[in-house]
Amino acid sequence: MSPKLKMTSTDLNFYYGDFQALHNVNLQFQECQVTALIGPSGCGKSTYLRCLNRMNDLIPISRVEGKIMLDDEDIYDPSLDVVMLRRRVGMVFQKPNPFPKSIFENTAYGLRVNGVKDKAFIQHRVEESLKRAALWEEVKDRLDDTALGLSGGQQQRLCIARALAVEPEVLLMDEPASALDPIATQKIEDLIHELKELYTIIIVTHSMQQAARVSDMTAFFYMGKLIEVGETDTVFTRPRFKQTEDYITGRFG
Ligand SMILES: Nc1ncnc2c1ncn2[C@@H]1O[C@H](COP(=O)(O)OP(=O)(O)OP(=O)(O)O)[C@@H](O)[C@H]1O
Repeated sequence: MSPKLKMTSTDLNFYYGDFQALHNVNLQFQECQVTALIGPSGCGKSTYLRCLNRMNDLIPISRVEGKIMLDDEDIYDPSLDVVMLRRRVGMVFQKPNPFPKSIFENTAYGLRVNGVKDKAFIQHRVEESLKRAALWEEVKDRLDDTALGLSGGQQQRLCIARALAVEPEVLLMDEPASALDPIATQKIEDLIHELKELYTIIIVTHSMQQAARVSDMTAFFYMGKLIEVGETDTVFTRPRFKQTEDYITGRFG
């Protein structure tokens, strides 16, 4: 069976006021694959990632042209429910950002916001999400403790559990391990391996080693343009363009 396309961007341009941050980006994401977005600082990786769940809508001067499809839905269609979109396309940020609430309430947050009231259901979903985020064993006896007492790595896995609790289909990760030590980073990378069975994952990373370890596909951005995309092994061993080669061999960026 050929893999199914989960998201696609077609001729995507993005502007912050007069500044064009993305130029004509055409990119496709297959279901249950991990795609790494790499490139030097300021090349538009995070901007692109935020287009995928309309997080940039929150920036008043911003403007989007082109099309992004999630399955067969145009996510910029004016009739689209953005809250529903962000439920389907979840996001984990660079710095763990748990709320000053208990571990349980952090995990249940998205369900409560979505109006879920059934206590047994919430309980079940919290446990399942914490298990999927590989955190359950560490927190199961202290679910009512504040999330702020967890280590940075645990907080990030809690943020992943929070994102998973609303059953997303796509998970966007913006440098999810850059604030973590090597052991916590390894745990996040192991987790990404497990999660891709169930979710389509798109990850921005500055670490080439991380991209090589976790992703199936790699997309290289430079100055707001997608330079090349392909299977991770190929991009790292036989890049088609000199800019990609210069970047992955550390000649710039
Ligand atoms: N809110 C904003 N307003 C105006 N310009 C912005 C805004 N956010 C980003 N930019 C600009 O858009 C360009 C792309 O930024 P973006 O953060 O997407 O790049 P990046 O590749 O993710 O960088 P980094 O790796 O450093 O996080 C940069 O020139 C940046 O200065």
